[in-house]
Amino acid sequence: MVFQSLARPTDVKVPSDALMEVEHLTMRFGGLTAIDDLSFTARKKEITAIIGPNGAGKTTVFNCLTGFYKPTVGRLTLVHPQKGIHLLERMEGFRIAQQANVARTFQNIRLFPQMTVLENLIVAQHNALMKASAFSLAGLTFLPRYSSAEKEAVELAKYWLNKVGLYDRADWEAGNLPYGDQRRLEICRAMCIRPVLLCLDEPAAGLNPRESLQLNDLLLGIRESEGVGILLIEHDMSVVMEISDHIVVLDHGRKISDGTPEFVRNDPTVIKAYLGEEEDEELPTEVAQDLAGGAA
Ligand SMILES: Nc1ncnc2c1ncn2[C@@H]1O[C@H](COP(=O)(O)OP(=O)(O)OP(=O)(O)O)[C@@H](O)[C@H]1O
Repeated sequence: MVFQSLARPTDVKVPSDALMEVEHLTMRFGGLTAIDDLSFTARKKEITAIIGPNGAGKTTVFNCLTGFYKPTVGRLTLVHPQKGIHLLERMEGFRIAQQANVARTFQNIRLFPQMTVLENLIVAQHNALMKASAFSLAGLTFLPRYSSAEKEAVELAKYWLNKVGLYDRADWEAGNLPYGDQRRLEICRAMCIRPVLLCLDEPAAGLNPRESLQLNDLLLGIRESEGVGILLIEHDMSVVMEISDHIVVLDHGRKISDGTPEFVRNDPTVIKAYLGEEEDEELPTEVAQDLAGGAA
């Protein structure tokens, strides 16, 4: 209880449009500083991308936000539209999804491959279901509120399966789905915790161009119709430049650029970080196209 009151103070000041305010985040592993004094704001109902070369510290940011790591230094303020302010760095990691409604997906798919597609989405709602059962066998058997919670869980799963075109495969083993479908199922699973902030770690990895376009539509839909803020780590610039409202660029754990896609794609510091070359050298065509979001 004391822990919870510490995590939800009333005197924290953040910009009025902030959903997630990251301030002076630093993460050290022994002598290695993976994140170095990083500050940025992810705004409500926006897609904020975090990009940067391999090893820049992107996944470490997600691991701090979602409770997998305790930051060495820094404040991580989530402004929940209904529940108010949560200081994520003070919360026990396993409570972040449940109480602050921050959901994530992983760079490498982490579904339960031998469960069905539907079961994966019901398991994601385990917390809500157990709460409805009063954490008891009797509750599971006799409490009417458990039966209605169970129905709601199935309805929510069906809603997301419909949205991503997986309804007809609800009874398939998740591990037997084609790769692109598994990636979409991971996003559905994250949406089943009713997040206010959705953190996606390379959702376009391994997708073909058609699937990348579908992903863009799905993420734009999540932002528009569900009003959920998205934090996106992605190497595929055709996704990043197309759908992001705001981009934060990291290099060696430090922020080197922060702005609109237009600003970032023309920022010489960003180009230099990606290429490791002098700013005034001409970009190879394929890199220039990548930074331009796939446009010729
Ligand atoms: N648990 C850990 N222990 C030690 N070092 C770590 C740990 N996690 C991450 N690192 C180091 O922190 C740095 C940043 O890693 P991170 O995975 O966050 O980078 P990234 O930008 O996500 O890279 P990529 O694009 O390749 O996924 C790397 O040098 C990595 O080796």
